[in-house]
Amino acid sequence: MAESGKRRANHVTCSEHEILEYLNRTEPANRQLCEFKLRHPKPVGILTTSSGKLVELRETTTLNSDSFSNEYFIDFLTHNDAERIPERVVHASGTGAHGYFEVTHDVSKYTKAEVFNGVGKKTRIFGRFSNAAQNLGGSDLVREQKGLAVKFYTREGNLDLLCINLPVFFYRDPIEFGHFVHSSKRNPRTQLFDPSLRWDYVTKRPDNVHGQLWVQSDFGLPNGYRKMNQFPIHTYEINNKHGDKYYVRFNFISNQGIEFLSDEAAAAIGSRDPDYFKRDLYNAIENGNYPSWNLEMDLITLEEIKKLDYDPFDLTRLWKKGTYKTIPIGRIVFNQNPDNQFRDNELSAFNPGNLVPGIPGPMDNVFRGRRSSYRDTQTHRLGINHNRIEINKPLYWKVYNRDGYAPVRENMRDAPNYYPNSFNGPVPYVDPSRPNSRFVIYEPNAVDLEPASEFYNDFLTEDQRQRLVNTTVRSLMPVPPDLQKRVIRLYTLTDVDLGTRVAEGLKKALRMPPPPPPPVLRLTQHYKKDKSRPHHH
Ligand code: HEM
Repeated sequence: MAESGKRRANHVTCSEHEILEYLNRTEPANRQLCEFKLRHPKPVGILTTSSGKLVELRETTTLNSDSFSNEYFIDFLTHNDAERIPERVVHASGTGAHGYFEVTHDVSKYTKAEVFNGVGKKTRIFGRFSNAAQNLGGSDLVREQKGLAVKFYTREGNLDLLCINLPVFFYRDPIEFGHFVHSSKRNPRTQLFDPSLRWDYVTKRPDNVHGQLWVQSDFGLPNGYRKMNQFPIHTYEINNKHGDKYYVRFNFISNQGIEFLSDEAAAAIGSRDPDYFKRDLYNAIENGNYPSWNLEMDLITLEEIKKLDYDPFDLTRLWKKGTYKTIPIGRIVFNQNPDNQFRDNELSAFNPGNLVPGIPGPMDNVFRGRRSSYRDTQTHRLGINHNRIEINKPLYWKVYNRDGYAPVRENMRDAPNYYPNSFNGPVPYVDPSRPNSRFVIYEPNAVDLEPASEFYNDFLTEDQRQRLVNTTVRSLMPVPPDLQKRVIRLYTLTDVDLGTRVAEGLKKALRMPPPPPPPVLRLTQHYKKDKSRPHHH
């Protein structure tokens, strides 16, 4: 009697009406499991172990049985132990989406890259949106640069454009990367985000000031991944089929408009939904409200670039107005959520060195550092065969690389494994239009604070300037006084108004009484003592 009562309790069902009402009312992210069930009215199959042995019902519990003879138990337990792989050293927290790129304007005059040529041509893409300093699972509602990495699966190989939502970068020397990252992430003792690290680093490496101002401004906290522009920043060399060279900065311009969150709004959203950015993107795509960005390039010719009065390869500065023209190329559209985020998002490997003919790419030192860093970290994170993983697979490849940890795919079967050979292994092609020389860039070591001052004075509105001062003051509050003084001195050198306002704001904020502690609920009864009902004979 009790048995069948329990069984009935487990099989509570809703009326079709109740389910439909729920599906209509709730957002796509909440409907996911119901929708799976609607697509699969019956279980998707008989359960197996990882080696394919069918699992019998009594193997789904170990109680009163020889658990170590239960292959299903051992298989599941040990696989679970090994589920995690290293998270990305930066941009660990993110989400992926599939889509396409469509050419809208003919740019064959400037680049022969086939992916950008032929109006109307579509190329499959995979994009990954991310937060720069958060660990995997970190909150989206945090002031820091946001990334978008786009992989174009072109007929000439994968083209990866890795972007952040700021048009300038923090430094020009790749040796800064690890130090910059350490200073932006958690303090190794307290495990907390610690603004002292960051401000100390900025004052020791003032090339970071311009990027830091962008982060502390409205741009450091967009209202979700759809509402921001994205920039690969570096100056790329491109060339056409005659070998003529041009210099470009690519821009992805959001068709959803640009919106920001104040610190207060972000705190309110973050307290109920730390995954707000991921949820917003997922729901938009499921609702058929496909987010898109126009891809354009700011372009300078070879003749023009030699005459500029500023360094166009410097990542820490914008190109000056009037020195370039902007040329539209096409648009990216994200129209499909991955059905498995680990497989597509976590295993994706973007490398700015993945370029195609017609886009030989940037020559600056940061880019050269990046060419080795991404490959190296992905070998650590995913293994030497990361380009054989499904999401990273180019449309075509023929290599002399062999072996290594799986996946190896067909491992080039029995083809010759050395080059050159006389037995018809893969051979290189000849490109007569490829330019045979490139600029060698001389990169000065001096720090130029002028672009930062221009950003503060000419780019930002008065409201935006005030909010930048406020977020800076907020982040300087917990920092030691000598460091606060160093920041104020550096900011005053950048711009007197900026330095003065931060100093005054900080003085005022430090005089304010600390906020009252939040109300808590106190326990009134003992919970160690056994509170269960007394046993009656
Ligand atoms: C010295 C300079 C830099 C170095 C050494 C560097 C290194 C790295 C590394 C090691 C990763 C993790 C990659 C992975 O685990 O797959 C990464 C991710 C990323 N980087 Fe950089 N980075 C640099 C500069 C930049 C710049 C200038 C940008 C943007 C313009 C950028 C954008 C990104 C993005 C968007 C990701 C996330 C990629 C993804 O979603 O998988 N990085 N970077």
